Amino acid sequence: MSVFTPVSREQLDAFLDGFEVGRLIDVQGIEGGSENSNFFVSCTGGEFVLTLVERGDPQGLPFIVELLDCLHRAELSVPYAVTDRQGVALHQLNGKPAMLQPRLAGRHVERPDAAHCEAVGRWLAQMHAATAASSLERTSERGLAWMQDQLPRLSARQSADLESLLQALLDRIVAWRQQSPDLPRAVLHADLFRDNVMFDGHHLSGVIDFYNAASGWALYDVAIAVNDWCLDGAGALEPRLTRNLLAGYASQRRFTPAEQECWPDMLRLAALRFWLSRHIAADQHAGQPGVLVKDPEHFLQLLLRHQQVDIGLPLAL
Ligand SMILES: Nc1ncnc2c1ncn2[C@@H]1O[C@H](COP(=O)(O)OP(=O)(O)OP(=O)(O)O)[C@@H](O)[C@H]1O
Ligand SMILES: N[C@@H](CCO)C(=O)O
Repeated sequence: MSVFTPVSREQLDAFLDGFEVGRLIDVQGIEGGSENSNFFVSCTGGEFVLTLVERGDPQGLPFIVELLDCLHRAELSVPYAVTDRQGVALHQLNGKPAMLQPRLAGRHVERPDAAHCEAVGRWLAQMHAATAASSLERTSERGLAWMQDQLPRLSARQSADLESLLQALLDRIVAWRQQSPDLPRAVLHADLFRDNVMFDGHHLSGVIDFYNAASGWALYDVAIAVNDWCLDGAGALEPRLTRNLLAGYASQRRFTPAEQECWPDMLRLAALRFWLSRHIAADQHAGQPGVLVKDPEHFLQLLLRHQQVDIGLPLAL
């Protein structure tokens, strides 16, 4: 299971003493997840999730705490960090940054239908709107500069043709970004996969895992979500699911003509980003039994499929 840093009952008892959550009843390591150590924590005062953050720059964590607080105030159901008796949200436990969050209701949906996709698109636009008036700003640790850094090493394992196709894609987007395209920006979730969203029936009951959240193109966030939510059994974009997710987003904010133009490249860029991060994770955890390693190849195949994209953004809604 993906608990990288174990926590003993004694350590947890001492940690929880600082909070108004009552007495510890039970703790279970969570098997899902591949980046952080997570635990379901049952207390007499409620149900919580404890996260020990394993990856990334700890300097970015206050941003995440503030972002979750902002979304919670906007009445979006998110795992905001519960503060202790001293009002502190961000802690250290077993040498790792630690946060206690409310446990959200609902379950992950493995096979979404059109209504799930519509709800995800709408939620994403609501998140972008909720942060628009804030001063929240963070540079992604896995943005274009990181991709430029990682791609040559990882694509060298591929055929020469594929290596140059991937490099050409990234070069095109980097060059295009330098012309400062007029694309709407937002604070992005940047990892809105099925395993980060909870549903109760068709009611979207919560979104988790904001550790990749950063400032960026709003459309990139939409592309990340479409790449995971809107595929058919063969791994290709499913038109109805895709249209519904896009329509859900567009019901809150219209896409612009500039966004329409770069949509296919945005889908490819989003696939490239997760191909890279999955490769890095697979290398890092090679030979470690019990660590959830996600298949990088899936995103390479998706990227190649995205060489032809025939679904446009709904501009007229
Ligand atoms: N606040 C919460 N409420 C309910 N369940 C939660 C909560 N936080 C985490 N979980 C459960 O724990 C699992 C792992 O959490 P999370 O996705 O944050 O871990 P991760 O290691 O960052 O995963 P990922 O592979 O997506 O990066 C989730 O899939 C979910 O089932
Ligand atoms: N959602 C990511 C893992 C966390 O960033 C993936 O499926 O590769």
